[in-house]
Amino acid sequence: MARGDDLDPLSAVLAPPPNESPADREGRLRAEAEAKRISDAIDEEIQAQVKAEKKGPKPIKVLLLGQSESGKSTTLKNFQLLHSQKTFRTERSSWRAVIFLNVVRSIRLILEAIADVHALQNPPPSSPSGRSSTSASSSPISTTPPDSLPKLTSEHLKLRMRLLPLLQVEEVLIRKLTPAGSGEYEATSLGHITNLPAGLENSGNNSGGSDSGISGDGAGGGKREREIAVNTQFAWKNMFTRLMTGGSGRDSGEIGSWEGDPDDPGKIIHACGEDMIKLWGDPTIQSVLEFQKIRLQDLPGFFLDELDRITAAKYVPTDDDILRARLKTLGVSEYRFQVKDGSGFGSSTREWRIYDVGGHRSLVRAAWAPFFDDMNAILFLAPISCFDQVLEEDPNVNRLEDSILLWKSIVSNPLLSRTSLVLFLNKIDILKAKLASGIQFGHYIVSYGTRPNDYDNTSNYLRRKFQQIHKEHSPAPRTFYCHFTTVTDTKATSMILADVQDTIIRKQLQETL
Ligand SMILES: Nc1nc2c(ncn2[C@@H]2O[C@H](COP(=O)(O)OP(=O)(O)OP(=O)(O)O)[C@@H](O)[C@H]2O)c(=O)[nH]1
Ligand SMILES: [Mg+2]
Repeated sequence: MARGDDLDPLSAVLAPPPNESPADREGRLRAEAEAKRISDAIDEEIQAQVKAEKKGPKPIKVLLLGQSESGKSTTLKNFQLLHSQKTFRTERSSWRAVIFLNVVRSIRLILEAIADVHALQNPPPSSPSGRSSTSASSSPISTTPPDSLPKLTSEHLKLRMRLLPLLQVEEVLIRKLTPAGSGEYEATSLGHITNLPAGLENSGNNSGGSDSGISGDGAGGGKREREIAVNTQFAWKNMFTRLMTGGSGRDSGEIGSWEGDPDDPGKIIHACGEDMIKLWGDPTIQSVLEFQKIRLQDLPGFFLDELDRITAAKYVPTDDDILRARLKTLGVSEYRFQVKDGSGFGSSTREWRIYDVGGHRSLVRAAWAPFFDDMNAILFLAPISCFDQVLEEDPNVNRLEDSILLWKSIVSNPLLSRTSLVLFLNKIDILKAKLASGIQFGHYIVSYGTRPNDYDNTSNYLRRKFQQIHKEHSPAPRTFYCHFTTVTDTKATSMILADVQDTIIRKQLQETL
């Protein structure tokens, strides 16, 4: 066998020359070492490439845009439900706290309305006109004849007293969400809580004359209301989990961990359950709200029709509850999902990064722009049910008009000329309900004229409006992707999101070919 080595042509070539001098040998070894260094570097590069390929292709980036309350965070929750169910479910107990906050807020508004009406029923002696000194002179209360005042009894006032502890629950929850001095949150905002039909409101504002052809009815004039907003950088979910686990910090996310916790706000909610149900079901209280032009059922985070279930001792939010819970976003957050490449693109997974931003006007333009550069797609939400509402942040601006102008600014932005734009005309469930209740679309959307006040006509009218802007203002021709959505409906939304994912992947593939 030893002879075979001698016969190996490779060994013969690589063998040092028989009469090699020490200097030649040194030179040869140096050259061999250099060749090895180069070879190792090449190997390393190849290894790095293999590793990168294993990691998969570049992530798909999607930015959620739209005005405040358009449904961006709710759309994100749908993504979580589809692709990150475990996280979604472990956060259930944190959403329980937000739902309590939403319930208590609605109850507080009722208690305040009772106090206002009670003050009108019992005017101070110095106010013979029957107007309360506590009610603002511009309030609709002062302009309504006193004999139309609902008649509150001592039972109503007792009920109100019994429910006052709920205000402490609200304070505790708010403190947890927005710890004083952290500077990472904005606890309050002012906003209107009523939608008065045009003509009834006392402001009479009308921005009108915009190129969107939509009038800015000054609907509103009701109470101004603070809304909790949470900075996405602040770990509010951990705060609630800590609250739930009695300060142990154990991030179990299990509802069971609330049990036996003296700080559990669910205890007071449960104890006040019957009284809350009584309050909301009372016809006089309903007329108090009507008198004050307060429609709680139109506010995001409305749960009073389900108090039975929500005030139960062991209440666990359903997926639907979580989707309907309202917590305003401040700042920008990134969420990562591993998404299967379906629809004939193989069975590999791809990382998707979804960016949720706060849509409040003061935050919008400045915070969104840095993200424009690198996005595969923008999912733009326009809540088309808001045709009769004004902006919380500027009561002179009709919400639908604001959405249209925002759409126009995104469509025409040259930085986004190669970005896919997907439009969700959202909250169609509320649009249908409003039209069915007789609210006249054409009354607010002047350019709609006297066309039929039904869902098909109004929704298609708006679709065409958005499409026209897309066509006229895009820097270069691009496809118009549009869906009518109710993003609180998880089943319908999951199908739409699958379609959107498919569209984005196809577009991305086309570009890389
Ligand atoms: N009925 C109904 N409610 C919806 C729909 N979409 C969103 N909502 C509710 O509207 C409220 C506002 O939705 P969000 O997703 O918080 O809105 P946002 O765009 O993230 O708002 P900001 O964080 O303020 O920018 C929530 O209570 C949602 O449950 C819808 O299609 N139908
Ligand atoms: Mg949000």
